[in-house]
Amino acid sequence: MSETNDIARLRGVGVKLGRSEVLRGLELGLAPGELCVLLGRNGAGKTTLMRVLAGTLRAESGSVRVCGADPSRSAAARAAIGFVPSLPDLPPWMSLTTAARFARRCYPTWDDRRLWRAADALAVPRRGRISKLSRGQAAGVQLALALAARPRLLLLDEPFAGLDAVARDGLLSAFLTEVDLEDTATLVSTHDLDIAARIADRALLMDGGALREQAVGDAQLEHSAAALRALLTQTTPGPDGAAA
Ligand SMILES: Nc1ncnc2c1ncn2[C@@H]1O[C@H](COP(=O)(O)OP(=O)(O)OP(=O)(O)O)[C@@H](O)[C@H]1O
Repeated sequence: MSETNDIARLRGVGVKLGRSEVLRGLELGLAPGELCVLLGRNGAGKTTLMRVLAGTLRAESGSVRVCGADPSRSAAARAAIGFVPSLPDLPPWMSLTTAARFARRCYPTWDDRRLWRAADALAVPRRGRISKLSRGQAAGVQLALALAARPRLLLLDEPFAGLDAVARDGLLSAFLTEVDLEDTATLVSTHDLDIAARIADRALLMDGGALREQAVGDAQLEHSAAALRALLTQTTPGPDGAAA
């Protein structure tokens, strides 16, 4: 895939938070139709990278482009992005149905059938207020909304964390049936290497604020997961010294 077709492209991106250089000289391209998993030890910078791509954090150096524009400055670029943060951030009084009413107006590519399919797969209540839902259910609401928006760039920060086995299977099946869109690039951060090996076209490994790539390919899943685990153990913890 040529660089010019990339939905998202980072060039030489650097971010400093407090005194820590959290991202340095980051180079990344995300192409239509690919699903990349983002791996790395605690504190490696995965959430920071997601926020830079989502446009909620501005890089200090380098360039960030999503659909050709800087998402921290361009509303059009942000409308092409579906970002599900690791902690749900919808207003607590909303339900899936009321949130969908707002989201439908923001995304020209909105698809109601995908919304209800994803909600069913994730066993998300349609009417319960976010404040009355469990953390896993609230995460499911945000994910169903992001899938229904059919964004060009889908960013999911630890979507499998805190899910029970049924919700996890629902999410996996939603991934396998709904996420693999030809015109969407998807980036998923996770600490679950078995799931990473199962869903990924490509694995990105964060180490010391930089990225390394690892092909996942068609190798047997347990071999891929073992290879990813071996790679991860060779990486350094985040700049604050957090252990994996
Ligand atoms: N607001 C902040 N001020 C200073 N340092 C910060 C701030 N937010 C994050 N950091 C530091 O930036 C580094 C990267 O954090 P980030 O949340 O991106 O890591 P992560 O890879 O997502 O970690 P985890 O796997 O634990 O979620 C960490 O060392 C963290 O302490």
